[in-house]
Formats: sequence, C-alpha cells, structure tokens
Amino acid sequence: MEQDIVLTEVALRDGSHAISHKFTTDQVINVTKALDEANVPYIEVAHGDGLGGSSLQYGRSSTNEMELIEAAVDSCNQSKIAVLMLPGVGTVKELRKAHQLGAQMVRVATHVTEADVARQHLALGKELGMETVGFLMMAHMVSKEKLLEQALEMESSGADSVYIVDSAGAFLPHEVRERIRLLKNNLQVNIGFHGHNNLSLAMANTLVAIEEGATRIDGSIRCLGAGAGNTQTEVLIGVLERMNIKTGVDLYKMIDLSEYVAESILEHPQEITKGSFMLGYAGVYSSFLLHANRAAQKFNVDSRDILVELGKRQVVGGQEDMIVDVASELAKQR
Ligand SMILES: CC[C@H](O)CC(=O)C(=O)O
Ligand SMILES: [Mn+2]
Repeated sequence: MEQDIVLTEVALRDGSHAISHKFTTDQVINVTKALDEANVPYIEVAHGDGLGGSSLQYGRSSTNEMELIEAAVDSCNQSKIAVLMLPGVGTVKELRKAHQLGAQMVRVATHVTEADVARQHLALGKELGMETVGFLMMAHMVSKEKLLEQALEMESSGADSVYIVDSAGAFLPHEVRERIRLLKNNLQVNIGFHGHNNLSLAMANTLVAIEEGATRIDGSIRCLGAGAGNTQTEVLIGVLERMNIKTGVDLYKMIDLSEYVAESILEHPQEITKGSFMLGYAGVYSSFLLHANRAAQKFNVDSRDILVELGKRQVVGGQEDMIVDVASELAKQR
C-alpha cells in the first residue's frame, strides 16, 4: 500500500474524554472493524488518560479498557492497535497486559518538560517488540528550543517516532511550522503531530506539520476527541487526496463510519463551544472541558472564568483537582 502519511485514529482513546469514558465493547468492535476495512494503519484504544486512567480523578471507564483492547485486536485483520500510557497513571503491568492482548504500538506520553520519565516505558515497549512513540503533551507551553531538547530525549530513549502534541489546541500555524521544522532538522526518527480543534486550527496546523515533514499524523473521526476534538480524520483524508498525498485509507468507508459515530456514539455534536474555544484561547488541557463544565454548574460560575484562571495558573495533566478548587474560589469571590 502506498503511503506518504501514516495515520493513527485516536477516537477510541481521545474520544473517551468527550463521552465520559463510556465506550461499550460493541461500539469499539463496530468502529475498529470499519477502520480496519478502510485500511487505517493504527487505531488507538485505551481510557482517555491512557492505560490505568480509570479512576475517580480522571473518570471511571464503563467498560474495562483491557476488554476494549482485546475486542479491538480481535476485530482487526490489518490495522494495528496502539495504546497510550502516561507513566505514573499507567504502570508497566498494564503495558505488559495490553501487549499480551495484542497491542503493537505504545505511545508514551509525558508533559512536554518531562520526557525523561518516559525512558523506562519506551525501553519496555522495545523489549516487548512494540513500535514506540514519544508523545510530548502541552507542547505550546515551552519554547521551540526546549521542545527540541525534550524531543531529543525521547529519541535517545528509543522512540521510533516523536510527536508534538497540541493538547490544548492552542498552537497557531506559524508556531507549528517552526517547531516541526526544528525537529525535522535535528532528529532521525519520524516526526508526528496531534492537534485539537479548539481554535478551529487543527486542520491548518496538521497541513503545516505535513508541509514541514511530519509523516505521522493523528486524527479523530467526526472530531471525536477531547475539547472540540482532533483533526477530523475523514476530512483530512479527503483534503490530502486533493493534494495528491497518499494515506492508503478508503475515504468513502471513513465517511460512512463518521455517520455511524454521529448517530451511535456522540452525545452531542463536536463543536467549538464557549468552553472548547476557551481551552485553546487560554491554553488549557482539552481533557479538562467536561470537568470544568461540571464544576461550573456545581458552583454556579462561568466555565470561561474557570478555564481562564486554569490557564493563568499553567495547570498540567494530573492537576484535575485544581478545577474544583478554582471553581469554588470563584464562587466565594462573587
Ligand atoms: C490525558 C492524556 C491526553 O488526553 C493525551 C492527549 O491526547 C493530548 O494531550 O492531547
Ligand atoms: Mn489529544
């Protein structure tokens, strides 16, 4: 199969944030089968916060993620199942289990300044014979020089690909251009990009990343991802086709699947709402959206004020408890 760009479909992991981690086994089987038939190379399956994420802090999964991973593996003839893991949220025990069930790629995600904590998990991925990805989250929070330093750390730890992850959907296209160019000029491994559409820039940022040499790209079908969702996979495939860039993925099958996702999975359309826009504007983790909406309701404050304050405090993944603190402080100040 000819491929210029290698796609990873993330709806069955990133989309978990958008539906409060309620994927059912049937939904995972239906989506995975369709993605496999459409020739999508990699399909990520896990709790939204990665292996082991099911908890009070992040939100409990309705169905055990290992059951979902197993169902996804069994539904594929050619697609490979990827898992995300955040060291500290997930453990080596869960990574070994996911591998045993048939996952073939591990994407080790760290905050953009903490690449060194991925070393052990990337090494284990390699030892198990998995393809490895270093996933640098909240990349907009640092300078391009710092990002390069951290990307080199991921490369030296054994990542086959290093991703710039726009977790907050905060990047502007020229910022993505500069960063992908710098990594491309200094790393030997594949460069990837994972966008969020909070400022309506996921597609533009993805195209700029591809122009600068990124070859590993994430998308979520029907934008089923955190915040306003990710770069919309089926639309990206069509746009790349128009640009003569090959993904090897069947466009019509993806459009059919997109209709299924809208009818059978989405609780509401993935839109740029006041909350999701504010994530990108203030630079806040996309997965904080539903938590912030709930806290806004509970404390009767504006979710925009919560998100702006979280942005000012530069909160990072794992600090979800701050959302309630901020909402309660805002309520007291009123
Ligand atoms: C909490 C993990 C996070 O959702 C990973 C990711 O997709 C991102 O940072 O955008
Ligand atoms: Mn994401």
